[in-house]
This record gives sequence, C-alpha cells and structure tokens, in this order.
Amino acid sequence: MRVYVAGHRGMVGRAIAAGLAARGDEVIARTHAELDLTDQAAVAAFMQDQKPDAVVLAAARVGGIQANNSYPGQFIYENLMIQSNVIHQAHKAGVQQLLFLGSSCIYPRLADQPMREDALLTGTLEPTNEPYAIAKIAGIKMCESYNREYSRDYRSVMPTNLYGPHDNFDLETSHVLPALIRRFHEAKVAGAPEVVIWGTGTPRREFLHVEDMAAASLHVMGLRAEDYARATDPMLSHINVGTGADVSISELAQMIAGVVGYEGAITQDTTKPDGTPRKLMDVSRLGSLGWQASIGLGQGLQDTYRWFLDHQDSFKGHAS
Ligand SMILES: NC(=O)C1=CN([C@@H]2O[C@H](COP(=O)(O)OP(=O)(O)OC[C@H]3O[C@@H](n4cnc5c(N)ncnc54)[C@H](OP(=O)(O)O)[C@@H]3O)[C@@H](O)[C@H]2O)C=CC1
Ligand SMILES: C[C@H]1O[C@H](OP(=O)(O)OP(=O)(O)OC[C@H]2O[C@@H](n3cnc4c(=O)[nH]c(N)nc43)[C@H](O)[C@@H]2O)[C@@H](O)[C@@H](O)C1=O
Repeated sequence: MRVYVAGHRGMVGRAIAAGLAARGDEVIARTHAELDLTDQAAVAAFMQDQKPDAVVLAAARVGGIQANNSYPGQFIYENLMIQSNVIHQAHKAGVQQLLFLGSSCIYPRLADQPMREDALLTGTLEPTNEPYAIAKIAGIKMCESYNREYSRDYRSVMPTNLYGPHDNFDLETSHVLPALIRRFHEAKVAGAPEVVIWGTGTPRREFLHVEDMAAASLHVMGLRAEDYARATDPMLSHINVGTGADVSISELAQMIAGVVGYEGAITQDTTKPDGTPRKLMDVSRLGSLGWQASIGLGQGLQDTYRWFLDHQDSFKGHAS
C-alpha cells in the first residue's frame, strides 16, 4: 500500500509512519513547509498527483489547555480547513481508505464516565477546548457522510491524552504530562523548593503512550470492513482509544516527581483552569475488535523522561 501520512513529523504521525514502514507499506509524506494543508488548491494538486491507496490524517493544530483557550480562532479555523481539505480531496482523488484522528474532548464536559462512543452530541462541551472539539466532531461527521453518500471506508479513532517521545515540551502550549516532566526536571536541576502545577490538581486524565496509539491506529486500519461495520454504526462510527484507567493531576505530578527524582514541594496555581473534571474513555468497542493498550503509565513516564533527557538541548529557547 502507498499511504499518505499527514502530520508525519508530529508525535503521533511519525509513530504511525514508522509502523506502516515497518510492515512494508510505502509512506508518502510532505512537511508543513512543502504542503500547507489549509491550502485547498495545494492539497487538491497533491492528492491528484499522488493518488495514495490510503490516508492517515494525523496533522492538526494541537495544544494543551492554555493553547486551546488562548487561540480558539486558530484552533477551529486550521483544524476545519486541514480536515476538510484532506478528506474531500482524498475523496476526489479516489482514495478509498482514510483514518481520521479526533480527540476525547469531543464528548460533553459532564459525560457519564467512562465515556462511551454514544455520548457524542449528548451535552455541552468543555469551554476551554470547544472550538477544537467542534472541528473534531465535524471531522467524524464528514467521514461518516462520505461513507454514506459515496461508499467510502473512512474510519475515525478518538485518542485520549497522548504522550511519549517527540511530544511538545513548550511550557506555554504543551499538554500537562510533558509540561510537568520539564518543570520537575528544571526544578531538580535548579534546586527549587517547589513546583507549581496549574489548577486544583483534582481533574482526572487518562494517558496513552504514543507507541500504543500508533499500534491501535494500524489495528483499526487493518480491520476487515465487515468487522468495523459490525462494531460501529454508520452515524456513530468512531472508536475510542485509551487505556481504560485514569489518574488525578496531583497523582500524575507525584508520579513524575518520583521518576525525575524531585523531592521539593508541589503546590497549585488555582488561577489556571482545570478544564474537564474527568475524561475516562470506555474502550470496550476497541477491545471487542481485538486491541488493548500495553504500555503502563509508570513505564511510559520512564521512557518519556529518558527521551527528554536525550533531547533537552533542542528545547532551549522555548518557553520555560
Ligand atoms: N497529543 C495529544 O495528546 C492528542 C492528540 N490528538 C490528535 O492526534 C493527532 C496528532 O497529534 P500530535 O502528533 O500530538 O500533534 P503534533 O502537534 O505533534 O503534530 C501535528 C502535525 O501536524 C502538522 N501540521 C499542523 N498544521 C499543518 C498544516 N496547516 N499543514 C501541514 N501540516 C500541519 C504539524 O506540522 P508543524 O509542526 O510543522 O506545524 C505537525 O507535524 C491530531 O489530530 C491531534 O488532534 C488527539 C488527542 C490527544
Ligand atoms: C488532549 C486534550 O488536551 C487538552 O485538554 P486537557 O486534557 O485539559 O489538557 P492539558 O493536558 O493541557 O491539561 C490537563 C490538566 O492538567 C492541568 N495542568 C497542571 N499543570 C499543567 C501544566 O503545566 N500544563 C498544562 N498544559 N496543564 C497542566 C490542567 O490545568 C488541566 O487540569 C485540550 O487541548 C483538548 O482539546 C484535548 O484534546
């Protein structure tokens, strides 16, 4: 198969591209500088020229709670444009298979826990990331609509919070896990007496290692169409990807302090937003299709901290 991976230099896209290459697929890739996916004409020309057998859509404007809250216009515009261009132009170029990556933030802020796929569109979204979530919901619905009208095989996976090598460690725009690895590491090196975490520490999050996410993506892409159809519904076709277990942000901070070897105090800045109180995925749909996560949070944190230590020079100059 010739597979176009959009976002192949991102944390997830590069892991998926490596997995595809390892199983013998030919990976087609373009950097952001080579192909701006918000440019409709450029994406159309690229798809017509390449006509890949399949597309993985792992390019997006991505960020943590503060980035989402600070740049809502950029998050909704860029994500709607990227996914509309890639999905529509793939369809126009005759691409039959596509995998769209959404996010667990598509579910209502106060959805029943763990969150099943059918919680979609049953309530009000979390305000800190509503624009991003609206774009992701539109992506799912676009895939379903092209399947229904044009008999395409466009599948959607909804990852929980992801982490691992090649994550974004910029303290202003990153997600909590890489931010805390960096914060605790820098506090240890500086001998700082305390590390301040954002919010109350009570929100709960589920964390999936990027290698597990890549494996789950390949698994879903490889499912027979009849198996995917049996587990899903034409108008509720997305599949949750997670571990099925969560921790509080305070518990996460304590785990990271342990991995890093930081022994000072941990305090809270409650002027920062908490976001969704809890986001735990119900992963039974994916489980019934034969996949489950294998990298525990303890092991994943060790692995990610090692990667951070090996690459920390490349973060100098970014916010700290
Ligand atoms: N990280 C997480 O915790 C989660 C991620 N997801 C989803 O997983 C997917 C991958 O995320 P992740 O790997 O973490 O994100 P990254 O930010 O690491 O990667 C995103 C990639 O998309 C590229 N990109 C962004 N805008 C454009 C554009 N206009 N044209 C071309 N390329 C572009 C980026 O290139 P460049 O850097 O050069 O701009 C980057 O390589 C996304 O769909 C995201 O929404 C879902 C849930 C959680
Ligand atoms: C993947 C997911 O990611 C985002 O949603 P989020 O889960 O709320 O994101 P987050 O990882 O940034 O924060 C999780 C929790 O952690 C707390 N927190 C403590 N200290 C730091 C800290 O230093 N940085 C950050 N970022 N958060 C911190 C923070 O206050 C919050 O309570 C959205 O982009 C959303 O769209 C999305 O899809």
